[in-house]
Amino acid sequence: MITFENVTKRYHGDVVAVNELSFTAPTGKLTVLVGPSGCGKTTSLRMINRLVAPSSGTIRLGDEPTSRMDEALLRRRIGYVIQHAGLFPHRTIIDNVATTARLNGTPKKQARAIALELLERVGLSESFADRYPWQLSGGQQQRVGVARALASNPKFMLMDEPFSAVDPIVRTQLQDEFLRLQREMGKTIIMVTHDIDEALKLGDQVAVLRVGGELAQIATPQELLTKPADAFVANFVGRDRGYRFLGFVGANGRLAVKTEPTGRLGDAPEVARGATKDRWLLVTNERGEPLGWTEPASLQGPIRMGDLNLSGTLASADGSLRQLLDAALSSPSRRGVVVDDKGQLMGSIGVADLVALLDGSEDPAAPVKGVDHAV
Ligand SMILES: Nc1ncnc2c1ncn2[C@@H]1O[C@H](COP(=O)(O)OP(=O)(O)OP(=O)(O)O)[C@@H](O)[C@H]1O
Repeated sequence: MITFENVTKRYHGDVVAVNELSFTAPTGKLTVLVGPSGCGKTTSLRMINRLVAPSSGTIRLGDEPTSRMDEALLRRRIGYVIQHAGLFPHRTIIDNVATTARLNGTPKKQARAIALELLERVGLSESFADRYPWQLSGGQQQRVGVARALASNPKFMLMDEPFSAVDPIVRTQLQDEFLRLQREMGKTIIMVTHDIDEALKLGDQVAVLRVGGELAQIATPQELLTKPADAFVANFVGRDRGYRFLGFVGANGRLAVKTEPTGRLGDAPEVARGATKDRWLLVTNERGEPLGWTEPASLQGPIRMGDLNLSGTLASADGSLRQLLDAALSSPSRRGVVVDDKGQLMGSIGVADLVALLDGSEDPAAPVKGVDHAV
């Protein structure tokens, strides 16, 4: 647990960067600090490992005030990941990661073994070990930054805009991988971002700060979306709040997955037409993985890849209502394709069924009867 008790930071006696900030970052959870530029996020983070000294107030790691700890030891107890990874440019990747373990007194050989294992955990193969940071992409450097912070196996981690220096696709990938890693590790993390979407996606709880370094609200992502404390938070959380909230709600067994007729590549037009009465036919491969939709009536010959409409997204059986709705809306048939954890077709759910559920005309508590699958 990391606790802020009435923490204030004034720079040069007058700029109030952080004002009477109090909150708790619970053990094993990821707390995100978010807010507009200059609201004191980085200052708050850097006060935890004493790169910045608070003007007043107390920060505790567990029960212990950080002010009473030895500065070097304190920093070794906390993993720190910063924007652009902040790697040592003249050291190889493996040495960058092994440094923290070495500082903690681990023998060289063992530190290298730990570093190699960590690189693999963040998705980098051994072939990166002897390269230099400049020989890696931004996303790869960020991974090394995370591996380096993990090298001393700290209970606490501070992350300052760790995924911001990369393009949106790599960013999503890094976020997903990090979430997976955190589920295994269960570290106590405080992360700073200015991106509310990132905050809502990653945070177990999200603290919204306003300029002047005051806490506007601290809550779970769901609460921020549904019960913003004031107009500033509502505005900051942004548009699409209703739709984005669906990202946190599962169907919880309230939706029947209907059997979806399928065709295969190479099927003759008459076979495809015989397979369904609907305008659209779903095409799968031999493993039952959906490939796309085709219109049997307009086929000129056996189904080819070029005949497929690929617009539909896939929803997983345990996916959110947002994912299910997106799958249905993006599909030309308006039936969202649902797959199991192996990516194989389970069936489909129509827009109307989803809307009925959202509308409340489906009884949320009622089990779905007479179907093979429900999500
Ligand atoms: N070393 C410093 N000396 C004086 N003022 C500072 C110093 N560092 C930060 N500040 C001021 O303190 C306030 C908070 O800065 P901080 O960097 O913590 O904000 P932030 O929320 O992390 O901003 P951003 O999202 O733009 O990185 C700002 O007004 C900033 O100008």
